[in-house]
Amino acid sequence: SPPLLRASDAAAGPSGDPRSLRTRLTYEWTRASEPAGFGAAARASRGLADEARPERPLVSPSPDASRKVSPRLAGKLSALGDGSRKLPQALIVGVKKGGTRALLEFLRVHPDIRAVGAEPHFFDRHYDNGLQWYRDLMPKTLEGQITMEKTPSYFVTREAPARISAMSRDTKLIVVVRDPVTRAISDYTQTLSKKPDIPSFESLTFKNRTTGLIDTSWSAVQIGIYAKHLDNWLQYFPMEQILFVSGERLISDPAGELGRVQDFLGLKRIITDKHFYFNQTKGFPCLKKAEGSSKPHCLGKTKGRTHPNIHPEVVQRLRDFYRPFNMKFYQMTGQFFGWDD
Ligand SMILES: Nc1ncnc2c1ncn2[C@@H]1O[C@H](COP(=O)(O)OS(=O)(=O)O)[C@@H](OP(=O)(O)O)[C@H]1O
Repeated sequence: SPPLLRASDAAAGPSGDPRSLRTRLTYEWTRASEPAGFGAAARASRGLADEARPERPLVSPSPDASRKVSPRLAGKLSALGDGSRKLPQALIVGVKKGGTRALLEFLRVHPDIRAVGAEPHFFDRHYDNGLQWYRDLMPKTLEGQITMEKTPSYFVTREAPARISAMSRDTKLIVVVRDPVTRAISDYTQTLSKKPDIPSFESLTFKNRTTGLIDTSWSAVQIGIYAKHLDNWLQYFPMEQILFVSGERLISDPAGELGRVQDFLGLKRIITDKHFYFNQTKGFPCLKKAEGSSKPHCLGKTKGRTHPNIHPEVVQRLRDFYRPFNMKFYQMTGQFFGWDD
C-alpha cells in the first residue's frame, strides 16, 4: 500500500511546499481536532489510532483467558474483535459552514456508526493516493456498522460525484444546507479569523458596487448556488440516495433532523431528544454525553462564531440574487427550507 507520507513530504516539513501532503495533512488533522477532547476527532489529532478505544469485541474472552494468552496472541484476538477498515458507505459531502461537524459529532453517538474525525479530502485533493490509502484512514468497524467521513468541499468539487460513484454507486450522500446568505457570511467570518487583512464582505460580494452586480466567482457566493452544484450530483446519483439536512433545524431541533438521518441510513433511532441539551452560554445544542465519554460536550470555539454586521442592503442584494436558485433547489429536492421569507 502507498505510504501515507513520502520521504520528500516529510523533508519539506510545515514550512516547505504548502502543497506537500504532509503540510496539508497536518493542517487538516489539526483543524479536525477543533471539538477539543471530542471522541475520535481528538484521538486522531493526538495521533492515536481509532482502534485504541475499547470496541465491543466479537467474542469476549473471559478475564482469566485474557491473562493467560501471550501478548502476541492477545494482539491478534483484539485485532479480530476490532473488525476491519472499510470504505465509507455514507458520506457527508457538504456544505461548507452548513453544520457538517455538528451532524457528524452527533451521529457518532450512534453505536452503529464509526467515523473519521478529520476531513480526509480524498475525492478532491488526495484522489491520486488511491482507494487503499483512503480505506486505511477509516476506523475499524464490525459487521453492521457504517463507516462515515465528512468533507464539505466535495459538494462543490466537479469530479467528486463521478469519483464517489466509481467507489460505489450505493454510497449514501448527506448534504447539510443552510441559508446561502448566512452561509456566505459564516464562510467570510472563518477566512477573516485566519486573515484579518482581507477586504470587507461588501467589497468581495460585488463585482460592481454601483450596479449591484454580484461576484459569483467569489467562493463564498459560489458555494451557495446549491441548485447548480446539485445538478452535477444528479448526473451520477438518484435523488433517493441523497439526504438534505436543514442546517437551521439541526440547531433548532437536532433530534428531529437526526431522526431523519438515522432513517435514511437504515439505523435504529437511537439518538433522540434525550441526547441533547441547549447550552445557553454557547447558544447552541450540545451533547449531554459525548461519544466515548460521560461528560457534556459542545462543539469548539470555531463553531458558532459571532458574525460581523453586514449592511442590510448588501444582505438584501444577496437574498435577491439567491432567490431563484433557492426556488430551483426547493423544486429539485421537494423540500422547502424557508430561506426566502
Ligand atoms: N450544535 C452546534 N454547535 C455549534 N455550531 C453549530 C451547531 N449546529 C450547527 N452549527 C453551525 O455549524 C456551523 C459550522 O459548519 P461546519 O461544521 O459545516 O463548518 S466547516 O465547513 O466544517 O468549517 C457554525 O457556523 P457559524 O455559526 O458561522 O460558526 C454553526 O452555526
